[in-house]
Amino acid sequence: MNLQEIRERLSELDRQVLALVAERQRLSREVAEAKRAEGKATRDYTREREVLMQARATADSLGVSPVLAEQVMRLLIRGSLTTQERIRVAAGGRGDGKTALIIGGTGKMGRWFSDFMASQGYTVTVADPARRPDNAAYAYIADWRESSLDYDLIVVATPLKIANVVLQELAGRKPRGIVFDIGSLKTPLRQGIDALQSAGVKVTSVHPMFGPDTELLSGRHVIFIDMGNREAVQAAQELFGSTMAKQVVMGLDEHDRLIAYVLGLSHALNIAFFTALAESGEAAPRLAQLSSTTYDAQVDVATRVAAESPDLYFEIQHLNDYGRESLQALRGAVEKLWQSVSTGDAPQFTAMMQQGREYLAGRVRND
Ligand SMILES: O=C(O)C(=O)C[C@]1(C(=O)O)C=C[C@@H](O)C=C1
Repeated sequence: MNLQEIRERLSELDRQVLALVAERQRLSREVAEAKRAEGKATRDYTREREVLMQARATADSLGVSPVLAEQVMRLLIRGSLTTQERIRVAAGGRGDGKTALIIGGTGKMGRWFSDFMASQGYTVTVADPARRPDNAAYAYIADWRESSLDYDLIVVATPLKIANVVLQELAGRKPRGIVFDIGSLKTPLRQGIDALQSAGVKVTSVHPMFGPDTELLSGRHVIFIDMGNREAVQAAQELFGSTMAKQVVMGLDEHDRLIAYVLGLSHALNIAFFTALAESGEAAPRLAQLSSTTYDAQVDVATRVAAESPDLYFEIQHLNDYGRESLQALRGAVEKLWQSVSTGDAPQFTAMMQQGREYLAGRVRND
């Protein structure tokens, strides 16, 4: 066979592989129905382990790398979990006959929420002065203030700075439905949420810990802030009840104290990393060509951080009442590292490495 013929054969095989993937996806839909009928959870870790072990053994016997086989199978399992989660959410039908207003609904997370609510059967109205929703199935108003606010659910998905004002204005209108924001920080929204609570509105606050491109919620967290209205917290939790997201309930201050590390520290570290690289003088252009395992992994994360909205990322640093705490911790850690390296203090350096190893080992992973 010449090169052209081999490539044709490869293309044919790729088509067959994908046809089998499609067949597997179809079966995974059937599995979803069967598990629902038997009252079983979507995710089955024991079965996943079996599937992976089997794939490794089969690959080995065929002379294929078991690592490659496992990677492929992990992607396929992820694909079937995504399909199954969607089926569950739709079958839950929590929104049948109910209405939802998504304020800021054409922003990135606003769109995610509009689609998520619609997939549960809610009739969605999007309010956003910026633009109409891409999906013509949603009703649209430019200004939510012109709405009667007669909805079962109101989601505030505007930028943080505006959200506090929107929540306060909503409090003045006392809507009958559940109200929650989806901000990454909660301390800047305190007045708005408190105003709704005082007005007797069923209010809570939700932080979906994932980006707008997320399809599968398994392994993701959703935080619910309990502001004293249990009914609102439960209603918001139920919306995620048929997903595989982990639900965490906490207080408003605790949320921002933790987020200062989870988001604030990790963003800050990456901003410091790419700033140090970009300002490394003559080395900068040459560094861009180099690679090493750790460097590439870090550059990968930093590239994603650099692509995010500067406005949002500044808000996450600046508007958090507890934001300075984690930045100070970062400064302290860099200073400690500087001390040990510049004075040749190997035991101090080793102690830092050891402390990190122990801390990270204690962190339970779930993916
Ligand atoms: O066997 C199942 O229960 C499936 O849903 C299929 C499957 C798979 O793709 O192999 C997907 C998700 C489960 O966690 C385990 C396995």
